[in-house]
Amino acid sequence: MEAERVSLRFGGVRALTDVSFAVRGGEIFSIIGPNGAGKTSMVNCVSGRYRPTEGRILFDGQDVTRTGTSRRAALGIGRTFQNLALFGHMTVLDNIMVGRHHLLKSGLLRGMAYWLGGAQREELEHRREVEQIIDFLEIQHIRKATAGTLSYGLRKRVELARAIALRPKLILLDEPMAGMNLEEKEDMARFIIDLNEEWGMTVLMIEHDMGVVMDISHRIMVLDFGRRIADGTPEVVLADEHVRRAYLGEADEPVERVA
Ligand SMILES: Nc1ncnc2c1ncn2[C@@H]1O[C@H](COP(=O)(O)OP(=O)(O)OP(=O)(O)O)[C@@H](O)[C@H]1O
Repeated sequence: MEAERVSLRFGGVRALTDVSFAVRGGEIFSIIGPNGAGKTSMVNCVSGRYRPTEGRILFDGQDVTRTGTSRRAALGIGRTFQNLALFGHMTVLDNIMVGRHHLLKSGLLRGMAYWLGGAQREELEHRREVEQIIDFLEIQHIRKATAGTLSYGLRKRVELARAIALRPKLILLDEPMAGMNLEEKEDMARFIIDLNEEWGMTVLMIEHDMGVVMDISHRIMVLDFGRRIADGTPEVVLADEHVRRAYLGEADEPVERVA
């Protein structure tokens, strides 16, 4: 996925100015930066929720700048949200199924199911995939639970399950660790690594927890006031003078969480 000189304005507010970066297939790429730096705006430009005022978004070499969210999802761009977007009154299983139905509607699986031999096969395939996701995220025990009754950490995990159900090539994770305790964060970090390594998903993530970002990202881009001030491997970004001054504040102070 590539962003080419993307700018985004909301009236007089410049959320993004001339931001270019590329996420290579197979990597975990994180966007960091202080509050209001433009991270969510950038991810929204990639998902199709916002249309850049200037610049282009390319996915798989195709210009998707003017492509809507559903079509982008069908092309293989999936996402989770900063604030949970689950259906609280529905079960975990049904919430994940919603993700699959979206995929069916897009016609990707329908064609395959027809080829395999009809609706029954389609349903079986559908369920098999959902079960695989439930196993992977270790949420078997809550499959029948109503989503709204779960702890925050578990709800975040179910939200991830629903996003995976779309089988995206690129998954956009908006603060996947927010509000989690240490153990939940460790679990989530492991799931993200496995998604990347075992499921082959490319990950574009916004995350405030610097420990996690530095641990699991292959590359990082730093935004400040809507501009890219650095990008590179965690080592390169940590050593960058601009980043240390503009973002991390006191250069010598250890930073646990930057917000
Ligand atoms: N829908 C919108 N309408 C108007 N201004 C917006 C909108 N979305 C974002 N902004 C503004 O754009 C700028 C960048 O916001 P954005 O949410 O992208 O930053 P962020 O880095 O994701 O911040 P945070 O870490 O707080 O989530 C901010 O000044 C914000 O107020």
